[in-house]
Amino acid sequence: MLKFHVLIPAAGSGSRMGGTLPKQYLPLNGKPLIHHALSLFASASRITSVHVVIAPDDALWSQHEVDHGSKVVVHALGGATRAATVLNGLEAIAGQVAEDDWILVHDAARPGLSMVMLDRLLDSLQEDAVGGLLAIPLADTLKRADAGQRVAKTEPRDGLWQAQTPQMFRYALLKQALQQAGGVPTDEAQAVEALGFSPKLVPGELRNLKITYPQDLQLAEAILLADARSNT
Ligand SMILES: Nc1ccn([C@@H]2O[C@H](COP(=O)(O)OP(=O)(O)OP(=O)(O)O)[C@@H](O)[C@H]2O)c(=O)n1
Ligand SMILES: C[C@](O)(CO)[C@H](O)COP(=O)(O)O
Repeated sequence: MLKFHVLIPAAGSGSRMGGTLPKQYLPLNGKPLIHHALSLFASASRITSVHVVIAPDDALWSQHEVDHGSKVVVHALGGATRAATVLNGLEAIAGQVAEDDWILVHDAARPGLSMVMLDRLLDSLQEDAVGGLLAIPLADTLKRADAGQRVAKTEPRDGLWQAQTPQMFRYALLKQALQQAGGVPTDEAQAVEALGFSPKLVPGELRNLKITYPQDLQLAEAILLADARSNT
């Protein structure tokens, strides 16, 4: 039977966010950032298990823990890069998942994923030979800067998309891709592309933004509040 598992890399330090608290634990509309995506996956009936990979020296998870049920498992095996964290997580679940089970890798720092987007991703890819990712077509005109932060060139934006997560690949392919990845791929698709495959782009939404800088947190707060109001 087709099974879907989620792996959430959550071992980053949030250096671009600043401050002392790693961003996955920053409060967002009454709960730590990471718990927004976790709640969604824990409540999604199509998801079999959810694996959170935190840093080996993370002393904050237990202070912020929320019971999401037995589907959620925590591994204190984070690595020096996002790719290393994901690979460590995959190796930790070897034997617990089938080689052709689907793995959805989702950033702890993307709290705006919705059930609609998750279902769209699963429906679009569950029969796919390769897998793929949520992404949005580039909406703005693209400028390349010179060293003095002046425009060197306007780049054509045709065919350009911004990668989001979840990124969804079969367990064996994803593990092989990350084991063989040269350099440090910043997403799973890049590692799979290096093996010669073409992951499918599935339309995401702006609300699935990644919290990278402080202003992103304000935007996410506004989006989630508007959501909560429209649901009351
Ligand atoms: N060594 C790392 C680095 C990042 N991540 C995770 O990868 C996701 C996306 O990465 P990013 O936004 O770059 O997070 P940080 O590395 O925390 O941020 P920064 O690059 O600003 O330090 C986050 O869920 C982050 O926790 C991880 O698990 N292990
Ligand atoms: C995986 C990702 O979220 C896709 O946009 C992104 O590449 C990770 O961000 P990072 O800042 O490069 O870690």
